[in-house]
Amino acid sequence: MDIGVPTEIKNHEYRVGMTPGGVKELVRDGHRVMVQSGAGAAIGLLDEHYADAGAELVTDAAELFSRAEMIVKVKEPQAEEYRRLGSGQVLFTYLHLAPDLPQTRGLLKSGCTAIAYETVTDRQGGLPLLAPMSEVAGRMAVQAGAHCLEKAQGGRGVLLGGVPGVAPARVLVLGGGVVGIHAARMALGLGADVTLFDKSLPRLKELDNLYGPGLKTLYSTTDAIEAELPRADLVVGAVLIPGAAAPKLVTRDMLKLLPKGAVLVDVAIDQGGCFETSRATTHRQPTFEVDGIVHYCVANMPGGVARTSTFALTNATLPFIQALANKGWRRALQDDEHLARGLNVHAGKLCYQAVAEAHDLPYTPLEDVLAGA
Ligand SMILES: NC(=O)C1=CN([C@@H]2O[C@H](COP(=O)(O)OP(=O)(O)OC[C@H]3O[C@@H](n4cnc5c(N)ncnc54)[C@H](O)[C@@H]3O)[C@@H](O)[C@H]2O)C=CC1
Ligand SMILES: CC(=O)C(=O)O
Ligand SMILES: [Mg+2]
Repeated sequence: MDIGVPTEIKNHEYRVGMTPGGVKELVRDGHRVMVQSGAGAAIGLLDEHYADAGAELVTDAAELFSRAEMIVKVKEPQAEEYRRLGSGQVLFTYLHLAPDLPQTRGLLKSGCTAIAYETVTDRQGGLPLLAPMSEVAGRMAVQAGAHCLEKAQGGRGVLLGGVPGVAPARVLVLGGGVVGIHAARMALGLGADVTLFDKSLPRLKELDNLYGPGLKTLYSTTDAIEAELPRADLVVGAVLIPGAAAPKLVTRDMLKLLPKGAVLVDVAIDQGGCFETSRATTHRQPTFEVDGIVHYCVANMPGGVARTSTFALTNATLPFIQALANKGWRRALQDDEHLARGLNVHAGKLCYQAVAEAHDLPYTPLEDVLAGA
């Protein structure tokens, strides 16, 4: 198969969809891998590393898109990218379609087969291609939040861990999945006072067993969140209903419960955000303020630590890329129900129910698509 790895074009996005090591594996399997020149230059993955691994370097994105049977990326395609996709082509990347009608329409119109990293599942009920980036984003959320709490950033001037004789900051983590627990671990490590909310009692029990009394856990209801907001310095939004738009757990009205200069880090922003006042921001301008509350809503947080993230992501994606390349997308999905859950769009049809519901568009069951000739 001819596989294309373009340079990411989203603002301050320096990750690459494949490392030279990944290229080598695919070339060894008999595939041709085209990498756009300079795709990894910003993180020390140079053209010569890709060439040594057996890649063909292609200068022009338009040429790479037109020649590749499968495009492997990191971020959701931007408008100029989905306009380049065509019928019969496979796209394997993060999509986050539920909050993004223009991209959804663009992919439907293209006729391509779009498989989303974030909806591929595993046997344990996890999301193995979201997890590595969620680990990164969860850890970064606390770094970012600590920075935003500084006065010069608009924060209330609180040090997360406090000092002897001064109480630490209070951190609320909404959602105790991968992002949530990595955020909680970082915040606990820095000495903050951490309370984590989840709707899943088994998950709260598991975290309580793992972390003991150091981590306070609360069942997530509006009442419970409202009761904690008045004493919160930093709130990390880390909820997910897979494939669906994030539930709004903190409304604009609830902002007045927070102390002025408190910080909201909405990691769930790529699914629309779990604070009503969130809107996606970029690494160039990561924050904005609403009613005296600092909001950090960067939709591609792992792009900020692109080198770590590229290796973490491609460690997880490579076996799936190999399956798609070696078997073709339909066989690969027929053979692996977990990879099949990644299918969001095929030949103008939406095959992921939560996305169809989010946009009130017709839904075609996955089984119907996979059964096709
Ligand atoms: N902004 C960024 O750069 C990045 C964003 N993300 C996003 O972070 C979000 C979280 O991802 P993961 O932790 O991997 O998901 P996950 O599935 O591991 O965890 C989500 C947790 O939210 C809980 N939850 C659902 N509804 C809830 C509610 N109403 N109240 C409290 N908890 C609730 C679930 O029970 C689950 O434990 C996703 O939207 C993901 O796309 C992930 C990586 C990077
Ligand atoms: C998960 C995601 O959207 C990211 O890593 O950018
Ligand atoms: Mg997860």
